[in-house]
Amino acid sequence: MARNKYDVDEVLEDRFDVNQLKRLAGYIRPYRKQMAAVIFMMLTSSALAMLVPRFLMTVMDECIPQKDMKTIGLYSFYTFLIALYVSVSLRFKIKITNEIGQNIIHKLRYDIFAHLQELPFSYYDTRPHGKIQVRVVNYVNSLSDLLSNGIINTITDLCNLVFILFFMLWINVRLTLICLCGLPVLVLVVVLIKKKQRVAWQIQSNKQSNLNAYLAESINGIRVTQSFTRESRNTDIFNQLSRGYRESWMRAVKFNFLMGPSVDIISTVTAAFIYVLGIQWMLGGDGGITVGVLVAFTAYISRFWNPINTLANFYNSLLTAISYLERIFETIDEEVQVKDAEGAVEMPLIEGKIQFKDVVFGYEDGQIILDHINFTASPGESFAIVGPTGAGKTTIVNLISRFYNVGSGAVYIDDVDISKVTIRSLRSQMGIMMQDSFIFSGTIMDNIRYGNMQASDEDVIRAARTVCAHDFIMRMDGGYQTQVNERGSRLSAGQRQLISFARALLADPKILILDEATSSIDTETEIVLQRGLRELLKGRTSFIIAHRLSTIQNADCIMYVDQGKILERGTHEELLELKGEYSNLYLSQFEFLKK
Ligand SMILES: Nc1ncnc2c1ncn2[C@@H]1O[C@H](COP(=O)(O)OP(=O)(O)OP(=O)(O)O)[C@@H](O)[C@H]1O
Repeated sequence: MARNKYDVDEVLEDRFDVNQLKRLAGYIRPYRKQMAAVIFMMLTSSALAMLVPRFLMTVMDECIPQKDMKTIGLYSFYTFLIALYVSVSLRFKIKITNEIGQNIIHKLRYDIFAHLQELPFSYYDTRPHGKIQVRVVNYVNSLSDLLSNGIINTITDLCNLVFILFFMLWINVRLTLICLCGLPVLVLVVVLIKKKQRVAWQIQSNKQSNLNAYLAESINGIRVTQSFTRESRNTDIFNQLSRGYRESWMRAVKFNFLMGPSVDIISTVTAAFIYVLGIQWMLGGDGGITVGVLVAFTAYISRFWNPINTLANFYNSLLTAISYLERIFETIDEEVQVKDAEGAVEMPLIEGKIQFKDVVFGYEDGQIILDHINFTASPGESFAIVGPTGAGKTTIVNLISRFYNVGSGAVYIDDVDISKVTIRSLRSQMGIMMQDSFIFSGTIMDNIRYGNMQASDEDVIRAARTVCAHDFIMRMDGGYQTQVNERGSRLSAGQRQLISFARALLADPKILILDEATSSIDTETEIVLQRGLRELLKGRTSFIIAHRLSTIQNADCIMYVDQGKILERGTHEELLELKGEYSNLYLSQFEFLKK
């Protein structure tokens, strides 16, 4: 998949279709009873409210001429009861719609997040993380109102329309037909702007996504920005993106704004026609039209156009929401490329034999990063992988944990093809320490326990002692309970590495992967750590990637990798004797240290 960036609009892979709306209905279905209750209350309240103009008509045409105060009083009391019922229903509706809306977006957000947890590294490799966040937070939020209020209002308004039409026809058929003449004009407006409006909202959602992507990138990179005094340049870029967002928003709402005034104009024109023709017909002695009829009818006209206005607004919100829904469902539908194969079995208890058989791999189609890799590590052996930057060392260990699927060939653990076992059973038996020693917000204890949620405090402390982290942790104010921020900004790079190291150990794994585990640790600590490490690696198969060759000299096998190929392999002594790439590298580091 092509890589995306903050200034590149994302292209929708699947167009939105009506089935997506059906799918959305699935989220609404659990609340159908509450919705039905709200709709019932809203309908009864609007049906009752519809009687008020009718009361008015009777009062004007009959009670006032007959000075019938008793009936007037009775109608006033009915009107009060109706107003009371209307306000109670409205209160009920607000409460329930908010609850429903929040429940639905909670479920949607949960589904996206749960799916994001499953998506492979390759998904995150190809897009800015800010563009993922915007889907989970902003887009889902924007749907809340549509999913609760919007749907209930639409159903009640559609029913209201039927009621109103019934009352209007009941009062006067001719005046009703005049009123209906405005509808085709409105339909024409909708048809004319629909496509442009939809595209405009899609563009707006892209611009919002771009802005978010840049914001997330800027926050993550703030230290580099300030080191290179790029603040004003970054502000310019942000300003440009923000302006793009503002313009796209203004363009999109311009179409929305066309709807409200169109409805107003059409309703005013039809009302004017009704007054002019109604009064003419009344003065001309048309028996069916009285002052009371005209007063009641004009009250119904405004009520007739109100729901149409709300429906037009719902239509606007729907088009806006569709542009968000497309993205939300696209994320939920994103294929989990690294997943359990059909009929995948649990990985038996690992002994530790690892075999690469003719493995070819590239991160992108047509790219070759690992070129026919073959090797076997016996249980308990320590394997070091060395080589220049970008040679493919991390890629090899990524394939052992099946973070990516191999292009061709296969990776076997204990003679089991790892693509045939469940990912969970595979990874839970490995201890992986990546180059990026990520620290989560929480206590140091929590961060180490991330490697094994069942571990006791004592286990955590033991792991920390093993990697020489205990002393520095105890020197901190809160010891193991010290709160650290996301990314571990209170910790030095070496301290972060030690915590990640302890985390990787905690699972007591049969396979241990250490990718540049000690690159930021001072030499003194490293020497102590190395001594402990020898003990620690006993009985485990380990893969150690290191640029500092002093750290891997004792490995059972050292593989020198370059351009995706294993160029040399053997013990430290064997490789030195070979006088090849490894020996050159070792000697150059040795010379460098001597200088
Ligand atoms: N996520 C990715 N998407 C695309 N290409 C990648 C990705 N990760 C690494 N590469 C490419 O794969 C090649 C091997 O990368 P790898 O991280 O395995 O190198 P390495 O030997 O571990 O390097 P280093 O010593 O710098 O950590 C590099 O050329 C790199 O550009």
